[in-house]
Amino acid sequence: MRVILAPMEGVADAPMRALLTGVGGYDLVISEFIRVVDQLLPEKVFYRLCAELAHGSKTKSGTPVRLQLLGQHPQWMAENAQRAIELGSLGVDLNFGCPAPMVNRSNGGAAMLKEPETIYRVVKAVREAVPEQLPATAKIRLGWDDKSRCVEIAQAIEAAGATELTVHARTKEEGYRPPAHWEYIQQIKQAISIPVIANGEVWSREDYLKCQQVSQCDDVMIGRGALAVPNLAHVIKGSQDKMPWSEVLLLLLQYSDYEIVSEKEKYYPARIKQWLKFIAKQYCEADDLFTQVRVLKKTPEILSLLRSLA
Ligand SMILES: Cc1cc2nc3c(=O)[nH]c(=O)nc-3n(C[C@H](O)[C@H](O)[C@H](O)COP(=O)(O)O)c2cc1C
Repeated sequence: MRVILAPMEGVADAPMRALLTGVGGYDLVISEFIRVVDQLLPEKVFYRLCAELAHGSKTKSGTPVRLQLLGQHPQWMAENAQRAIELGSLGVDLNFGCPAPMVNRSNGGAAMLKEPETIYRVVKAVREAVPEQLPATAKIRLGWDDKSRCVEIAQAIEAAGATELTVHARTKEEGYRPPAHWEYIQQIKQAISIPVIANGEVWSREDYLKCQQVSQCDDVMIGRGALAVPNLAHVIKGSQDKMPWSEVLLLLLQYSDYEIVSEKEKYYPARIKQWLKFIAKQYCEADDLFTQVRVLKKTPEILSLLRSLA
């Protein structure tokens, strides 16, 4: 089995990816998406959203990172995929599930689920641009507002030559509302022969085992659960119990090492508040801490509070 850290724009950025893969258990990470519209993007955009490119496309602890692109124009997607590879990305992942209205209005992300033919053309163009030995992969939701074409979409992606497919088991309209419909992943898995990775609502080992049974997939991608329980990859693999709160506190402190003062002065205070909201889903102590931290604006104030608790 593989546990893959999900792409999460604005949340799982390079510092968070470094921290979580440092805790361990991950086999692969997908970067936040890079939006491709109608140009070959400058190299600095690639490095900004996937800083690991400068380090062999691996996090500090050595976990491989695959860069994700989002866009609907085959030619521009292919050119940007080629640039990603030239900069050292270990393959390219394609996002066909983003629900952001801005992206959907210009027919990108989840809007493409209405047009399996366009998905086919994008995957094919990118597959041809990425050297054969490197993966060209895709990530989908089950559809825009109904699930009736999910198998057709998956078959189009396979026919276009994708190496593997991750399925977030909900439609765009279902957003992030539980439950995830893992049974549709099984239908997809039966209909195609490339590896399928299950995604959606896995917060514990019990969830994973249920998802595995229903979807028939061993490989899983975890997103919000990975933020809520920092060692969830190990928990899912059965090698560790859920991390105690005292260790979570130490990680919150350690995260300050990644403060990027020059470019993002408020990086740590903003991110720690955001992260605490996810952690609060699994640790009630995080709720109390958030109440105390939310009024603090400066990194040293937050750190001294955390040190007093740790
Ligand atoms: C804040 C946030 C940002 C996300 N950004 C991306 C993204 O950049 N690319 C993508 O393919 N999916 C993105 N997703 C979707 C996740 O990768 C994942 O499919 C979804 O959260 C379901 O998995 P989970 O239930 O384990 O969280 C995002 C999700 C969240 C919550």
